[in-house]
Amino acid sequence: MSGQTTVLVTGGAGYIGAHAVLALGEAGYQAVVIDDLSTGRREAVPADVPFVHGNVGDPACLADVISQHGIRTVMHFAGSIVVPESVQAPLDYYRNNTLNSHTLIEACVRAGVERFIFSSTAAVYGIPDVLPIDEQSPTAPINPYGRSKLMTEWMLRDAAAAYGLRFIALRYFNVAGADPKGRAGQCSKAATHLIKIACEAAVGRREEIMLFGDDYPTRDGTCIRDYVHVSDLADAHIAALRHLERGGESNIFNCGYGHGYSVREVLDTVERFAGKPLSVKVVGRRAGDPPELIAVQKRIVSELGWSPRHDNLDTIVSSALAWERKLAGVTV
Ligand SMILES: NC(=O)c1ccc[n+]([C@@H]2O[C@H](COP(=O)([O-])OP(=O)(O)OC[C@H]3O[C@@H](n4cnc5c(N)ncnc54)[C@H](O)[C@@H]3O)[C@@H](O)[C@H]2O)c1
Ligand SMILES: O=c1ccn([C@@H]2O[C@H](COP(=O)(O)OP(=O)(O)O[C@H]3O[C@H](CO)[C@H](O)[C@H](O)[C@H]3O)[C@@H](O)[C@H]2O)c(=O)[nH]1
Repeated sequence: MSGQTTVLVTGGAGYIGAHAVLALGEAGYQAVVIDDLSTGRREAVPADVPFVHGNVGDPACLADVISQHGIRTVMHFAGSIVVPESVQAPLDYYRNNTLNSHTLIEACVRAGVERFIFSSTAAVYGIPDVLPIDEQSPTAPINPYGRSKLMTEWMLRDAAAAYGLRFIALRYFNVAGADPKGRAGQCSKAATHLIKIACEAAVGRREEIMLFGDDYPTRDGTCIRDYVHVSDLADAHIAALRHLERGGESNIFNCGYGHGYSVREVLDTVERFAGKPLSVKVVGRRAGDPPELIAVQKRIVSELGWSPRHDNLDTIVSSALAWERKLAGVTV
């Protein structure tokens, strides 16, 4: 029975993990969060969810939490996520994303954890030759962030073959938006994601937005991305959990909607909801940006029964803007 299951959520005080904790509660699961609060916030975890201030690289802490809460399922969100930072400090990224994931997987195997759901990324595909991207596309990450996450997928695949741990890796495309009920959202101190940055500009927290390149071979010259609402992503984790509980096999799934929007289309949508123009400065291309990233999402829909509820740019942008207004204390 799902009501009996306690899920260990690493990184549950962060943006996506906090939404997964809400989704777990709504689906009748108990969550326990472990987070070192390096980028997360203690307030993001509901008061009735046990919270451990710890590092997933600490095997003793993990062993305690797993045994104390009888953990059989882990959702692993904890990690470092800023691509340019991973280029500047690659060894930090390999430590936090790869070595610490190794420690966590090892602790899980030792303790007999049965199910593991991992936050992977479309960054494992690098700059794809063929669009849209299905899960069989070659993995060729172009930065340390993508490589650090791909190595964790490999560790999971090999651990599953050797020890019987079953896993799902979800390769997220561009995650955005906020909980429609306003309970959670993105709180990065130094935002890098387009929709977050545009919403910060809309509430007056930044003066202008740099648009990185308008000379791409796309419909309006700006990059196209498959933006997925964070609450749909949280639901994908519940679908993955149920699949593993039914005895389903380990697998890797893309998590996107299968269509995309250009940077200009996103900015136009933010302006429409903000009710005012944004100051946008077109600058040169950002290194490593592929012109277009769109998922083939057939596998997750057919095998996990994922059924997104917020596949709409207006919903994504309006929820992100509502959250940004809440953070800024703006009432509209
Ligand atoms: N945000 C995106 O667009 C995106 C896209 C693809 C994949 N992902 C993956 O999703 C996961 C969550 O990303 P997010 O956007 O919520 O980021 P986030 O920074 O908001 O959340 C990460 C959380 O992990 C915690 N953490 C980091 N290292 C830790 C450690 N060693 N031990 C314990 N806690 C630790 C942080 O304090 C934070 O609460 C990451 O693994 C990321 O690689 C994110
Ligand atoms: O201030 C900004 C920020 C972004 N962009 C543009 O907006 C698009 C989206 O950029 P984001 O930084 O929001 O997202 P990315 O596509 O670079 O990357 C995201 O999606 C990837 C997978 O697709 C990885 O998961 C990665 O972790 C996650 O940050 C890109 O064309 C980027 O150049 C701007 O023009 N100005």
